[in-house]
Amino acid sequence: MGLTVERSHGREVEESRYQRGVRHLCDAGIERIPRKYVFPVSERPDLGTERSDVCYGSSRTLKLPVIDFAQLQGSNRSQVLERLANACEEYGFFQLVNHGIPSEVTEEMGRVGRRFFELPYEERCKYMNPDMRSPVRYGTSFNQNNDQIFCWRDFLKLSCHPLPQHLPSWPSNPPDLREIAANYSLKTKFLYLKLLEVIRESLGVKETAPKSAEDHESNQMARDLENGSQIIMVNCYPACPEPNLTLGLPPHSDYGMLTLLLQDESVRGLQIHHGGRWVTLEQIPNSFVVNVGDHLEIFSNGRFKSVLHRVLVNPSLTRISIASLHTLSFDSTVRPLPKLIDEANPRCYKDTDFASFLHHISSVGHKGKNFLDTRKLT
Ligand SMILES: O=C(O)CCC(=O)C(=O)O
Ligand SMILES: [Fe+2]
Repeated sequence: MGLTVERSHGREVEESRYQRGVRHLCDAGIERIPRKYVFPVSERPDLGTERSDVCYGSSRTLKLPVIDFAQLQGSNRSQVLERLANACEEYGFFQLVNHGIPSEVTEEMGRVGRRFFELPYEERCKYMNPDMRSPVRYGTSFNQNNDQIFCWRDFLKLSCHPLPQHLPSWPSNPPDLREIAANYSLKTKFLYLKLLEVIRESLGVKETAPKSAEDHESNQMARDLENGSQIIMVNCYPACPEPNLTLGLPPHSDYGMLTLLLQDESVRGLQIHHGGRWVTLEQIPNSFVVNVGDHLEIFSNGRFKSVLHRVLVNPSLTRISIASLHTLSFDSTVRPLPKLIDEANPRCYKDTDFASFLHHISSVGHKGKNFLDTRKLT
């Protein structure tokens, strides 16, 4: 690794240092962020002159539509289904409450994720791996092999399916990480499958004894979903001395069907692009932020939206978030649901699969919705 030393304005850093992650950089003590993390002016967050949490002030915060999962099982089901479909159309996001996962399970997951990043660098770096396809990865930025500008994030990626195959390669330190994260992954997978059942119903798909080729295809898809991919991303955004110059994650959409996101309850940071501007999400304790991914946008033939989001960093607090990303298995094809296509509603997307997405981000990189754009038929 060359020793590129940037000398201007005290933003000096050796290239090899930022490859080790933001936490490593911060542990050495820095007052200014290295140039590698400085976004162009037009892409920087508008935090005003404030440097505290106040800068995410009320005028730019958003309350997402709230979906009460328990009510989906009761007499209000049809109204909740409608609200869910509206949220996926208008926001691409909703907040899920009464989801049935005990708060001890989510809190433990947040705590063990935080403890992983508090381990000495020598311990964390055992899992460093530049290969995007590797099932377990400790890394930094979005794609540290390609990113011109680094974002202010370190992450631990855990592939979860099939669990018995992957579990032995997950970090053995903290010693309880495997047990806690395995339990969390099973519970979130179960919730995801239930949610997707509801979402498919809101798109007009019913699980039935197959009468037609279309029913058969739909039931096959239910099986594909069960065998689908699940990745847990533990994101760590260390406190940043100059949060107005950088981002924790740049604008992106998620590739899969749905993402279930557990946010740090005490540190805001997630923004979504809504109504032509960036708005910061308000937090609700004990809830998941759920968002539509590219594959669900394609599956719904564009009815549900995979919406751009990004993450702000905080001047004084480290923020942890846990994203559970779900989609079909690596090689399964995702295509618009035939039921949603007719003369008035032509097919809007080409077929795709998870493997092509990974190929795309490892070669071209991932900016905004550039992968989804390659799948559009217009
Ligand atoms: O940290 C967050 O709030 C969002 C994380 C995210 O967007 C992702 O992991 O894809
Ligand atoms: Fe995301």
